[in-house]
Amino acid sequence: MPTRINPSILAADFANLERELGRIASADLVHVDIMDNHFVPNLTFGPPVVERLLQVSPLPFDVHLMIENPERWAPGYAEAGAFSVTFHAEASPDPVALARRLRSIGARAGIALKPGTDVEPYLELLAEFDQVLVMTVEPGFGGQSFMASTMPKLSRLAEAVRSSGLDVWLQVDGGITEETIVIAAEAGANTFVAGSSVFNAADPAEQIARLRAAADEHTHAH
Ligand SMILES: O=C(CO)[C@@H](O)[C@H](O)COP(=O)(O)O
Ligand SMILES: [Co+2]
Repeated sequence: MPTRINPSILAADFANLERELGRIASADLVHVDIMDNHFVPNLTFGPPVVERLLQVSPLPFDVHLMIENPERWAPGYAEAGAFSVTFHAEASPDPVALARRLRSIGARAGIALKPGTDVEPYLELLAEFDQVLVMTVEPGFGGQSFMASTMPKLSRLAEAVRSSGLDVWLQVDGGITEETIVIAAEAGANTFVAGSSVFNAADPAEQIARLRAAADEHTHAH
């Protein structure tokens, strides 16, 4: 079962982002957290910065929209060349329509669930999404602790993906370290976002390799 390690640049040195992107070139995707200070109590960056970083990045972008009104903004990230665009279920009035629009532009469509959001309503919609992001922290900030309470939701999702036969990537995001990645992989995740544990490491490439080894050892084939 292929696994993916997607470092989040939220934890990177914003004064040297091109250099920071080079330090994580051995990862799979760059996770880019977009925050609007409405959906979450934090503000990061928007389309102009993402478009310019895409031009210098060694890896494709996995854009995570923690914003209100994703219908207004998500297509622009896809048009700018993002590999995947994930929006929050809690912010969209019609997630299926938005996912179809993202796919029509050529991006992978992802849906994200906050820790308190029930997964059941989305299980019958799995064919509409290329990836499901289970937040393992409350969205808005890096450096938080992994919420093991979200694992039953992830296991339920993994069971539904297995029985559907669909190739939906199961992503976890928040507090992923060498220890917590094992818990998430055992619960069914195959795509892992890691910000602090990568960019706070002395050698991010070594840390990416350690995370990948742990994920590969504990990830189950769906
Ligand atoms: O979306 C978010 C936070 O809202 C995440 O992508 C964080 O950026 C992950 O950072 P760490 O918890 O790994 O430090
Ligand atoms: Co994120």
